[in-house]
Amino acid sequence: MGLQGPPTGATNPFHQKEQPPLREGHFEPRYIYVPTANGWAVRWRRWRGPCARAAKRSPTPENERALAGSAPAQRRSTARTMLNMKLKERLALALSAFLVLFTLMLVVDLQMDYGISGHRIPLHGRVKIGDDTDKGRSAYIEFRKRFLQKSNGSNGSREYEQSAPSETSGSEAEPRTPATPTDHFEDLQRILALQLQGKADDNPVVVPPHRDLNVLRPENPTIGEMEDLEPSVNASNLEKFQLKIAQHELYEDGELLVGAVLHDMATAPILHVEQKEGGTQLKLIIDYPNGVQALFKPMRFARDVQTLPNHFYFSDYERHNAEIAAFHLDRILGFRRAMPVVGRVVNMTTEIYDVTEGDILKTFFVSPANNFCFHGKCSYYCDTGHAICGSPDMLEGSFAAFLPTADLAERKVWRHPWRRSYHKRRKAQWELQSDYCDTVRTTPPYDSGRRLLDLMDMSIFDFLTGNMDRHHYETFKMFGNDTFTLHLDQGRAFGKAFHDELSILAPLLQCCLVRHTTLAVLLKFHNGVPLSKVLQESLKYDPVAPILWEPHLSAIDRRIVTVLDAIRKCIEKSETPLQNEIDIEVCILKDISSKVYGSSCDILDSGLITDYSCDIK
Ligand SMILES: Nc1ncnc2c1ncn2[C@@H]1O[C@H](COP(=O)(O)OP(=O)(O)OP(=O)(O)O)[C@@H](O)[C@H]1O
Ligand SMILES: [Mn+2]
Repeated sequence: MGLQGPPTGATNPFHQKEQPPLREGHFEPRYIYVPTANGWAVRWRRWRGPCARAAKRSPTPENERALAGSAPAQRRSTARTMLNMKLKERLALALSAFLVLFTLMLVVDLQMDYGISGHRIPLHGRVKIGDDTDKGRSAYIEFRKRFLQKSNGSNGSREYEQSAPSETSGSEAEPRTPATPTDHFEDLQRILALQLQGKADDNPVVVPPHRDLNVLRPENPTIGEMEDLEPSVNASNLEKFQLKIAQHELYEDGELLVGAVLHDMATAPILHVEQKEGGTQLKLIIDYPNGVQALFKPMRFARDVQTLPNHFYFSDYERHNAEIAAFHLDRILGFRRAMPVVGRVVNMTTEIYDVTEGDILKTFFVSPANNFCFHGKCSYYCDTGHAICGSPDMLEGSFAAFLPTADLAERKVWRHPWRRSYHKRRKAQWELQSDYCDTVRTTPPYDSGRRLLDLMDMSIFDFLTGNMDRHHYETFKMFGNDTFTLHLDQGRAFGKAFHDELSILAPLLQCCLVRHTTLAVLLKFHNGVPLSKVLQESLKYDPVAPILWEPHLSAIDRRIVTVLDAIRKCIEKSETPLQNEIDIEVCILKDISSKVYGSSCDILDSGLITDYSCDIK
């Protein structure tokens, strides 16, 4: 079959692909268009040039004659000898050909094992970085080893690329762990162990507990203590919770009020609903009895619908399940900087329409599919084309416990130093300035206290969830600058399960700084029960479970490795100061990307961290 084009006018996704001219006798993979029942399909075929084809043909009188003119006489006699050979001789010849091929295959296989350098690489266990002069080389071998293992091993997530958007995952499915041997990051563990013994205090990357205000907490007053307020006898669980919010965390580890607040929001009767002003997408303020309030974000689509490829992070829809999952993750990681969030299914008629008033009422309608819908008023997606619809009038959403009102605890809103430009062409300063962190480090409140470390935590947290929407962050004013940063607004997290957005790690990569405690938590999950498992277990108890599509869960385990790699690279770079002109974060990014993602990660070589993205191939 020859190389054919599709019939004129046929719709073919590949029709624009230009095919280079063929060179005679050259073996090249080519597309060929194959007519099928449904039209034209594309298949990969190896194209054989005319010489190859001719060589394969068995001799016929015609081509014998043709050969006579061009091929040497010796070739003709060889062919005749072959034909005249006895069966035994032919068998012997075939056996020796097989042996030669087998040996060749063995050699190729060994080369894969040894890597291109010829050094033997153990397939299990971590490769030790050699002496300083060999550092780059050994590191390269290690990346290559990882790459080979990645491509040989199975990437658990891959098959989901094909899954239909409407298909929901069974979250009961076990999150897959990579089939490759695990790097336990013993080097990082060693640093942690030394720091616990009071050594390695001066590590420029890992901040030991005794220099971390989040651990030291010389003072940790609560809002109640600051305001001299005690919860009244009939105070709601939320009020009690709010009064217990402290300078260094929203709630204590194991705080029982968290469960109580979640339960109230999931079950208490909804008395009143109104649209929350501000923000880009529709949110409702829910009033329950006893002054309890929650921030409602509606479900827009199934768990496995991912960010549209042409959507920028700032025009992506919010996901109610991302808010739920992020709260659990924040708690599991020990940050405790996100307000409790729970899922609930509401009756749109009795629990929203009947208990609301004002302009929002005018946006309710019945869709052609007979579902009850509304769109509210906001700056994105608040129109008939992007309405929120029930099924037919039952609607799922996330309910976030309300923060204390400004009367009780005013909040300060800060522009995030690593905020994105929120413009489709413009770049932010941190994307253009390679020593951006030096500027941040010397600017209050990032020059002292816990703030910069909190941003490092936030960067890790956001990278794990894939949240690119961190434009501002908030703190409680009464605690001054030495207080935790709230993890508010995770609505745009968990949008891309097969894409790891390294730029979210820019704060960590540019500053090369991390809390000892945060590193310890990451290592604990990486080397112990995987974070995805613990998260899945925790999410099971939500009323609208399953909360996360399985590929998002496996993405978290995969991304932990990337963060640990980043920290390792930071430490390596700090031990070997680079020549002045090299951009540290670009080096780190390149190393990490080649290590974790193989060659599928594109990073521009411009010397600035502008364009980089990693897709799981
Ligand atoms: N749990 C909460 N309780 C009270 N107020 C909240 C809560 N969560 C968020 N807010 C406030 O509501 C504002 C908007 O919330 P959020 O950022 O989640 O919405 P958004 O539509 O995603 O906003 P944006 O489009 O600006 O990202 C926040 O800046 C915050 O001040
Ligand atoms: Mn948002």
